[in-house]
Amino acid sequence: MTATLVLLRHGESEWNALNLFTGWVDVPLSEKGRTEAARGGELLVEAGVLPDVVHTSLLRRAITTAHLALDAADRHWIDVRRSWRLNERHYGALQGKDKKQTLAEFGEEQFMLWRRSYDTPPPEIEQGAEFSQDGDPRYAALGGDMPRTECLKDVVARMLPYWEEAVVPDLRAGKVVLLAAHGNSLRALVKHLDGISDEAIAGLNIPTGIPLLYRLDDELRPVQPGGEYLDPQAAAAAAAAVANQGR
Ligand SMILES: O=C(O)[C@@H](CO)OP(=O)(O)O
Repeated sequence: MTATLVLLRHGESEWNALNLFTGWVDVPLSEKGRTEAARGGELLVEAGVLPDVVHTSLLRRAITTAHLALDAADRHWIDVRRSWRLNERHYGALQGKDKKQTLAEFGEEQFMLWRRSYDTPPPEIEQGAEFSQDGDPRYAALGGDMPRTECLKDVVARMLPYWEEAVVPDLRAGKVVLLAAHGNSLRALVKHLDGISDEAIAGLNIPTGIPLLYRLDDELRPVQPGGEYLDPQAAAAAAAAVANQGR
């Protein structure tokens, strides 16, 4: 029996539109992002893929995207689970910084190491800094374990326990799973599903608001490597735009 998993990166956020590093800062969708999210739901209906359960991060751009997509698909009533483990990568001291200015200040090599290397995190965010999440009640249970920065390797390590404990049981139960999350938390999951190397994952970018459908075999390996975007043309153009941010 194949399992059905749909990955959905949130629609464009206000900070995507402004070209700012976002990470754990809880910014809303832009109007364009809201439209993308609803279109994502229509694409699900057109493909005949109707989710039974939705998993989201704790950030409103993913939560709102899931809601708008499910509303458009008339599936707004399904079970929902949320976890910080699906949050965007914590971008450390870069949170709130302009990508173009950061590229100009630190140069191409450092900029790309911070954005796309597997194991080089940005500098840590300071306690109490404007864009830190210190004191945010949704992370109270994390205590001193709340990240102050993360590289993709850190995201893989904190995302996989949630995948195994919460998402895999839903897939094994035959449920169609929608997972609404973020560019880098989804890159971490795709790396795991497709067995992408630490080097090759640098070249993978995930577009906003376009459902990525995976059919998984009994070992939860993709039947079609890389899955299938429900609007492949739009996905290719939008992924190239993500890769070029800051330029
Ligand atoms: O700013 C961020 O949090 C992420 C996603 O928008 O950006 P990037 O694609 O540069 O990792």
